[in-house]
Amino acid sequence: MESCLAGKPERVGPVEVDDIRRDLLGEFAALPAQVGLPVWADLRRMLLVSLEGVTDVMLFCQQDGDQSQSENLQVYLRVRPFTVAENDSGESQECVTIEGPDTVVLKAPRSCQSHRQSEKSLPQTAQRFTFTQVFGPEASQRKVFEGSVRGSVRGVLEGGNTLVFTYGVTNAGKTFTFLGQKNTHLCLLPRSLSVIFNSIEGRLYGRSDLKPQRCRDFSRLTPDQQAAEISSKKNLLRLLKEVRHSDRKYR
Ligand SMILES: Nc1ncnc2c1ncn2[C@@H]1O[C@H](COP(=O)(O)OP(=O)(O)OP(=O)(O)O)[C@@H](O)[C@H]1O
Repeated sequence: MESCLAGKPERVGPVEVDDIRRDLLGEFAALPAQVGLPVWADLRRMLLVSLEGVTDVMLFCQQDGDQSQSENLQVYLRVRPFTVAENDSGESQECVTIEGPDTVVLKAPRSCQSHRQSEKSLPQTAQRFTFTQVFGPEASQRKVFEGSVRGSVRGVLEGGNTLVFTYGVTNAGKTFTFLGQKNTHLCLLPRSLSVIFNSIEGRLYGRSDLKPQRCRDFSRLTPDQQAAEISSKKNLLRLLKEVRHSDRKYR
């Protein structure tokens, strides 16, 4: 079988439920400077600011497992345009100013706690943050993908591991950036899958005797197991078709 993975995947150990609950912020703070501490520090401050009410910015982070340690975490900021409703309700307070390709200056919105406090005592303070790259409201989905995750997709095809996640308050634009909208504004995930499937076209394993297990392992199926898999796939697809059909009927 031709594969884009270099070598056989390692087996994963058992998942500890306590690990999932663990608060990792303390561990990030303990990271040495060369693992991108300035970026993490910005990220953590940014999280605090976004929690205070700046709703039109979101972060997406990308961690590549196969680069040198100092470069393996990239943090991108995307500023989305104001919606018509937000413009109508006068929400634009120029809280976010893009200073350059990797820098923004943030001011707290009028409604937030720190702004109310600063009104009483000191003038409103602005804070400057730097990121791997900042994408402004005019940035297209293509530009965001090409300027961020695309390089890592190539790395994945060469056997590397990459994790991409988004962070932002509700309505900040995470889904829009990660998935896109309908079929016209696709972004990180569908574009990545498209690059991957276009790159491996003609090299796909056609037999159905392998089954993925957990994240990184697989098992080889016996002929009986293959028949059972094929029949359960058919049933699932039939069910999906029925659900879509009844959805259309009730719309
Ligand atoms: N870059 C953008 N350009 C144009 N519209 C955008 C952009 N980003 C987000 N939007 C619009 O803003 C709205 C909120 O975006 P989205 O649903 O992606 O937010 P979210 O962060 O996923 O919210 P939630 O956490 O509540 O699911 C949507 O109507 C989306 O179409």
